[in-house]
Amino acid sequence: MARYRPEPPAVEGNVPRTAVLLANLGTPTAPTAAALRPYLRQFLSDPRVVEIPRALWWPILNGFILTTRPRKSAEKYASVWLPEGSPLKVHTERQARLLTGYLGHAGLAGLHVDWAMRYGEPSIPAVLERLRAAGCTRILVMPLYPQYAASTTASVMDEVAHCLPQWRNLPEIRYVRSFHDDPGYIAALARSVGEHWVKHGRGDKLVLSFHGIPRRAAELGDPYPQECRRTADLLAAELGLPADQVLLTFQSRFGRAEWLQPYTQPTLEALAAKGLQRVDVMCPGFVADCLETLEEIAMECRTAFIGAGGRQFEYIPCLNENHPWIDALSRIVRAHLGNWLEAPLSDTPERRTAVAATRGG
Ligand SMILES: C=CC1=C(C)c2cc3[nH]c(cc4nc(cc5[nH]c(cc1n2)c(C)c5CCC(=O)O)C(CCC(=O)O)=C4C)c(C)c3C=C
Ligand SMILES: [Fe+2]
Ligand SMILES: [Fe+2]
Repeated sequence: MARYRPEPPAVEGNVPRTAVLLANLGTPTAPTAAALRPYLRQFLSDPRVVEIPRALWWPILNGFILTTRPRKSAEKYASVWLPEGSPLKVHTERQARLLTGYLGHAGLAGLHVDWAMRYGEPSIPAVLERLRAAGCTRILVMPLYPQYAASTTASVMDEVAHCLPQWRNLPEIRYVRSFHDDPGYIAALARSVGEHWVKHGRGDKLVLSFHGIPRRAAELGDPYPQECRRTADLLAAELGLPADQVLLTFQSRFGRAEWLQPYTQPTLEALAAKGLQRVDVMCPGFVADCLETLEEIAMECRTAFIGAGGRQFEYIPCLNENHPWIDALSRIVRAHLGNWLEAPLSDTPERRTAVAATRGG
């Protein structure tokens, strides 16, 4: 048996073909325990996500977590499910479609833009195979996580690397490692907060809640908390907010170990208990609304804040399909494509389309 998959026929003139692959975390196919089980199994078997030795972890995962969590998580997913499916999938798919259009307007109509999920479907191996079959020889991979974390960004990179041993004619690959301080991303966040304030008035404090990671991962050198801090500081500066009006917190703790602090929900409860009437909460670490924002923050944390004596809880949605964000995404992509778009590539299909477009063709 051949070790490598057969290559597609060479593209005319051997010109490179360029693709952009957006990658997000992944989500179950249905809000049911049956759909949650394989999704959680794949997710929680990733050694980037759970760094406990396998011999200790397998019995906990198979004996306890996969027998109890799927049902509980399915109920939560059911509370946020959209007619078209899981919010994370719906927004990621729309973002990819919009990005195709924005890149087209920038003269890059021939670029392949696709999206994949690290866990579940459409999988990274399946989408990379599609790009390979389409003759793509240059691939820009953009994990849709603004802040780098080993458990998310590096895991996408691992999965891409894992696919390559099956290719004979290897593609050039570039990554967007993180965009936590990208001016377009920060401006899009600020715009979203500003528009929310215009419509709903302004809270006494703005809580910026990021997904947590285990404290130990940060101690071992994961730059994630520093990148979250930088995003929060840049956003506060862009909004002209004094430091005492903005709080950075971490949500979605998993397991018994200590995670990054302060935790979101106890912070909100403490603010309410101290007499804070109204709070605005935003999750800048997620570019698409998902279970962790719509259920944990907009539902659970709201209930906790009101239950502790708060009056008004305003959840500011993720960037989703907002124009300033898709514009920033398109700029980040173009900046990373860099010299792949330059003159020596003048004969690429995408270039030919662009040239035809500028000639009114
Ligand atoms: C935004 C960055 C994220 C980091 C960092 C992250 C780390 C991380 N997550 C878990 C465990 C779970 N996360 C779950 C859902 C989930 N996590 C992220 C993002 C980050 N996770 C997203 C976007 C989602 C939502 C997916 C969706 O379908 O909407 C879940 C599954 C849901 C549940 O059962 O609670 C788990 C489990 C760990 C352990 C971890 C870092 C070590
Ligand atoms: Fe997570
Ligand atoms: Fe959660």
